[in-house]
Amino acid sequence: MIATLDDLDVEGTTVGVRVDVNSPIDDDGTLADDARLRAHVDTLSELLDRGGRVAVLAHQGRPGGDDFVSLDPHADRLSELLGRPVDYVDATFSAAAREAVSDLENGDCLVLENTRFYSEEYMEFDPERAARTHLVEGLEPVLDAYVNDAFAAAHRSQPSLVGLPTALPSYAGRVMETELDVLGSIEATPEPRVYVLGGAKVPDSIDVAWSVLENDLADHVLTAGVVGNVFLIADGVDLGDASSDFIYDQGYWDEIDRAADLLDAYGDRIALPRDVAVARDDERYELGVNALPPEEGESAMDVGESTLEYYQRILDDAETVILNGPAGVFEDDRFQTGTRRLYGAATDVSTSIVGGGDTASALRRLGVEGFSHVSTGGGAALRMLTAESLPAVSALENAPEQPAADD
Ligand SMILES: Nc1ncnc2c1ncn2[C@@H]1O[C@H](COP(=O)(O)OP(=O)(O)OP(=O)(O)O)[C@@H](O)[C@H]1O
Ligand SMILES: O=C(O)[C@H](O)COP(=O)(O)O
Repeated sequence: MIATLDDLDVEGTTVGVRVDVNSPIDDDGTLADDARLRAHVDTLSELLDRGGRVAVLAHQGRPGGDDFVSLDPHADRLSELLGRPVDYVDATFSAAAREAVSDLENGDCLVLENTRFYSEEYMEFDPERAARTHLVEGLEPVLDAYVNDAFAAAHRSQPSLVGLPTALPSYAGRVMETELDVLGSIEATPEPRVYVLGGAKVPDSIDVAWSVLENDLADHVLTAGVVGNVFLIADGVDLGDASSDFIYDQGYWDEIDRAADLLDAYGDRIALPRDVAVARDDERYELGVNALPPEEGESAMDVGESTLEYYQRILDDAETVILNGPAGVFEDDRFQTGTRRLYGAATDVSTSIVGGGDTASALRRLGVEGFSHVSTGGGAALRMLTAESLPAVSALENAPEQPAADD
C-alpha cells in the first residue's frame, strides 16, 4: 500500500519532492519542451498551497550528453508555471543545499541542482545501500518527508528514487498516483485490446510483445517503425541493405530471431506492415512488401497507406489501444503520415493509452490529441506493461510511515 498526499500532514513540513523534468534541450541550453514540468504543477501547487516547504529534486540528461545541463532553466520555468517564486540552488546535498532547505518557510519552493551531477546518482543500488549514499545522508536530516512524483524515472534504482524513501516517510505525488492507477490496471481495461509497438527501442518492444501475448493481455499487436521493420525481416521480407544496416548498427540484429520466435508462437495475433515508405527523388514513395527490396540506399522510413487501412480496421473493433513509439521517422515531414494517421485513429478507440516521452512530444507537434491517457513515462511505462515491478514504486511501498501528528 502506497501512501499519497492525502495521508501527508503537509503544513510546516519540509518535503523533498522527486520529479522527472528530464526534457529536450535546445542548442542555446534552454528548454525545448516543458510538458514534463507542466505535469508536476498539480503536485507542487498542492503541497505549497497546503503550507509545505518544498525542495525539488530531479535529474536532467545523462553524463556526457549535450542535454546534461543544470536545472536553472527548469526552476525559472517552474516559477512561471506555479505563479510564485522558485529559487534555484546550485547544490544538491552540500552544506549550502542543507542551509537553503532549512531556511524554507511555509509555501516556499526551491529547486536543487541536477542530481546526476553527483556520480552516485547515476549508479543503481539496492534501497538499503542507496540510503547510505552521500546524497541521502546529506539531505535526510533537513527533510521531514519525501514525495515521489517521478513516475518516468521509477524504473531506475538510484539514490534519489529508492534511497530517500528508505530513509524518510514517503508518499506518491499526484502524477505517480495517476500513472500507477492507469498503467497498473491494464487488465481491467475493456477488450478487444490492441497494442501498437513502433519507435526504435526494439528490445523493449519485443519484451512487451512477449509479455502481453503470453499473458493473453493482447488480442492484436500491431508493429510499425523500426520494430515493424525487424518483424518484416524476421518474416523473410528483404527490406534492402539500408534498413538492415540500420538495425545491425543499432545492435538489434539478434532481435530478428526473437521476433521470428514470436511470429512462430503468436503469429496469428501479430500484424506486420503491408507496405513501407522510402525517399525516392526526394519524395515519399510507397512500396508494397511484394515489391521489396527497394532501390539501393533506400530505407523503410514509415508505414504506407495499405498498412494504415489494415491497422485502421483492427482499431475499429478495439475497445482499448495501448501505443508506444512513432510509426515512422516523424522528424521528417515526408514520414509523419503513419504516426499522424495511426495515432489519430487510436484516439477514436474508447480507451487509448500512449506511453513514451518522444512519442508524446511528437504527437503534440503533429496536433494529434484526444487520448484517454498520455503517460509521462517512456521506459517506465513499458516496464509496467510487462508487469515487472518498478524499483522506485517498491521503495514507496516499503517506506517508513509518517509519525502520527502528536508523536
Ligand atoms: N522506420 C524507421 N527508421 C528509423 N527510425 C525510425 C523509424 N520509425 C521510427 N523511428 C525513430 O524512432 C524514434 C523514436 O523511438 P523511441 O522508441 O525512442 O520512442 P519513445 O518510446 O516515444 O521514446 P522514449 O521511450 O525515449 O520516451 C524517432 O526518433 C524516430 O525517428
Ligand atoms: O526520460 C526518461 O525516460 C527518464 O527521465 C529516465 O531517464 P534515463 O533513461 O536517462 O534514466
